[in-house]
Amino acid sequence: MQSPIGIDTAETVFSPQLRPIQLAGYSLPSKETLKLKNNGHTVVLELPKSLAITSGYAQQYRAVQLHLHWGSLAGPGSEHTVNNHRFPAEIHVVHYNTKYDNIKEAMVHPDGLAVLGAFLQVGPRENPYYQQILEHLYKIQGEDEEVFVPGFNIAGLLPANLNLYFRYNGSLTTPPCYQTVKWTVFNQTVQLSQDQMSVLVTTLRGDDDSPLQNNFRELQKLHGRHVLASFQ
Ligand SMILES: NS(=O)(=O)c1c(F)c(F)c(SCCc2ccc(C(=O)O)cc2)c(F)c1NC1CCCCCCC1
Ligand SMILES: [Zn+2]
Repeated sequence: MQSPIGIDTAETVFSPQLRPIQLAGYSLPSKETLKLKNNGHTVVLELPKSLAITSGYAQQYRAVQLHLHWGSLAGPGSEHTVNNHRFPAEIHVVHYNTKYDNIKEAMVHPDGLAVLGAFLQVGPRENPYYQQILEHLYKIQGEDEEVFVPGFNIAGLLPANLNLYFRYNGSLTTPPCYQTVKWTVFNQTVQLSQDQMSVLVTTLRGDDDSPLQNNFRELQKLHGRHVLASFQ
């Protein structure tokens, strides 16, 4: 079962057993430094495995990295859609199941990965948490460039309400596209200013110096799968 998918809220199944997502260790001191890398496909912020999902999944998952998917000044670039609506951008916080030794081992098992996804929209105010990433993008415009950034509260990159989400079993959206991801897609969105969204979609370059834009995979078929919802 491949990702991303179009979520049709008329077809989602309410599942009261889906508990609120709880995070531990997401608030990092500024003396801790994190690698921010332009890998030619997206911008990746490497995360310490001290960040953990402590509720909302049957097993414990710890963070590996987070990255973003975006469009361009001409159009949106989220990977998932909701009722055929594509959002300007989407964040993915990637975690692995701690019953495996590391991400490489975990990513080949159906319960190996948990990705928290949230949609980014344009709002009236600058988002200080996204600014901790966006203010460094000009330093890593070229493919494979990287910089170290001070720690901050990574939870600030996600919506305030972690109770309302969609859940389905899917895949990585980049090769090798292993079908090993238990997806959480939050119902509440995150807001960035227009200037911040413009910086995200115009700063980075991919291979042969082409603009790094529209880095989202096309929608995949549901094949009769049900998307669960933690809310009615
Ligand atoms: N949406 S997603 O989670 O499937 C995803 C993407 F859509 C992605 F597009 C990416 S980036 C493309 C894969 C890649 C390329 C180069 C490097 C490097 O030079 O370090 C690293 C990774 C990307 F990194 C990820 N997530 C990664 C998938 C790669 C293998 C596991 C590592 C963590 C999750
Ligand atoms: Zn992704």
